[in-house]
Amino acid sequence: MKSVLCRAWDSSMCRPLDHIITVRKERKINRRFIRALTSVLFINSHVASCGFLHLSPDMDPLFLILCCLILYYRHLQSQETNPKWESANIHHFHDCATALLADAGYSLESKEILGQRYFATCDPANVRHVFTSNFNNYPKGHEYAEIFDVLLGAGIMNSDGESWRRQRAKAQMLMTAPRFRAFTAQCSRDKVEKSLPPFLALAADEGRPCDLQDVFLRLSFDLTCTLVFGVDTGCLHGHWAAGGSLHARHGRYVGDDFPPPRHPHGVLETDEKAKCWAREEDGRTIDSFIAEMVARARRRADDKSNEGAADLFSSFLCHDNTSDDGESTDEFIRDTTVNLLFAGRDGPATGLSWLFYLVSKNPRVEQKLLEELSALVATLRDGAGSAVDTSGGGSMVTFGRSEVNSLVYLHAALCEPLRLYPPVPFEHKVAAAADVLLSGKELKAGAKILFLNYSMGRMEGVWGKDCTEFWQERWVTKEGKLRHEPSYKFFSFNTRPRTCLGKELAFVQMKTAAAAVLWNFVVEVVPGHVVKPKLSPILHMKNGLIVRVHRRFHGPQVEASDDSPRKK
Ligand code: HEM
Repeated sequence: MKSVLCRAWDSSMCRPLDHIITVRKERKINRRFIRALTSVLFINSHVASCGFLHLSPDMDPLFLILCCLILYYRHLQSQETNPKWESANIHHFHDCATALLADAGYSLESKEILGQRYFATCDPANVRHVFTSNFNNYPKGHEYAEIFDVLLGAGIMNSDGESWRRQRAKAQMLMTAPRFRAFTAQCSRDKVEKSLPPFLALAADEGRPCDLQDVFLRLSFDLTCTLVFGVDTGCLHGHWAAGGSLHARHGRYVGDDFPPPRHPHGVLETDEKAKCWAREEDGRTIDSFIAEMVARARRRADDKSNEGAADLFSSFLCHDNTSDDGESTDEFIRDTTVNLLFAGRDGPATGLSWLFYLVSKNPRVEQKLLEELSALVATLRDGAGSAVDTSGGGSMVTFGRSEVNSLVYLHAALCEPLRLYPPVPFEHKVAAAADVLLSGKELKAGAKILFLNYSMGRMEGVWGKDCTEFWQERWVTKEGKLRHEPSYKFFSFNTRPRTCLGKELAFVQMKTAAAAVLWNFVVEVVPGHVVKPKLSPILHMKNGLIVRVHRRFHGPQVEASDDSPRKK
């Protein structure tokens, strides 16, 4: 089940964009001639080739006709030579859009992106206006809701207005409770300690490459399921029986197929791998998984001995599990929990994957992070902390929340991949009523706006001349403290009032995992492996992150302090 579930989850997340692209292609064929002619009205030479077009008002009619003919001829030519022009270029979408936006001063009227006309912008002033100052005028819109309905239903990520407000208030209350915060810190530490170093140690000892992105996705999925349902799904195991074969237990090793999927709780007892890989099965795979998790959590809630459970679903049941119309429905609960799983799994795993890719290309950064960890480990050696040894054929060190909270450079280093490769690379809004943006752009009611977060992280005017460099120092003040950047500029977690509810949790989780990997392993991207972003609602790596890991040796082993709760 583990592999099937992860695959189903990934596949479902790609579906919305696949759907849009398909519709886009169909429309293109039907309207080939009309569009070839009308597009000339929007000619602007330096942007035309990539789909962002400007209106040029003073054209001579004869010139216009000539342009029509040339364009139509070239259009037909391109159809013949490369009928899949759009689907081929769509994978360069982010970089192409970034270059065009930089050229155009942060905002562009687009001809069509993924089948829709948009006002595309990466201007922080526009973000601030739309997402904060005039928030009520800019819902996500019903088209967005329809596209993502497949997976997210009517959950918090896919709702607007009163429905969103109510869900947000409830989720915020549960997620900011001190008991839940303590629970997340404990779970992050436990899960990382039990799963991550043992898994990577075995990969190192067997000398086999592994897909680090997949490892982080599994880790994050297990952790999020624990936080949401109180159940560790075990997608990334930490228990290695002697002689256990790595690839027999875990999928996604280079050259290996997924192992026969098995569900640890008997929910999806199936070896029907091929069947589940078909897309129509994915939704059902996820639905039956959620149904089982909900049923288990309900049984536990009925069990009085489980009153202290701190996971979100147990807390949710203790409060109020009613939908907007006051009814408690399975569908509403399904949507709520899927949204939390979606929000919780992909962000941290994506952030971690890009961090290790960027660190592998920047030895200077790695050195700096190791120095910071080394100083921390030295304080633990003096008995001031609680980092401890983990098992698995050699002593390793993992770090808890209080330790990782002191790691300023690690926090700063994590902000860099979140800026350069934001897990949510674009946001979408619709103007409910006509409005004027701070950049001066007049919007009609119904206008669609695309906020290109990926591009914003790469604008010189926003982040300086070194905007495309990994420069974690930009996040650190002269006093060695973390520098605050306004969220309409560092937009990776969205901004008020719809800012990410899991930001703090995500940093604890990412820092706990990153510190454990950095301190205990040398990570080397396999030479020749091509890393590039995937065009999907989440900025995964298209080909994964195939790495070799080696145990890192630091000289004398660190002793755990006497009061350490983990000393073995
Ligand atoms: C690096 C990690 C993360 C990043 C970059 C991130 C980013 C975001 C972004 C951009 C949004 C706005 C999405 C939209 O409205 O279109 C969002 C919303 C949200 N995130 Fe996160 N997130 C991360 C981790 C988490 C985690 C671990 C959780 C916890 C389960 C979480 C919970 C939520 C929730 C509940 C929302 C909905 C907020 C609302 O619509 O009012 N996030 N996140």
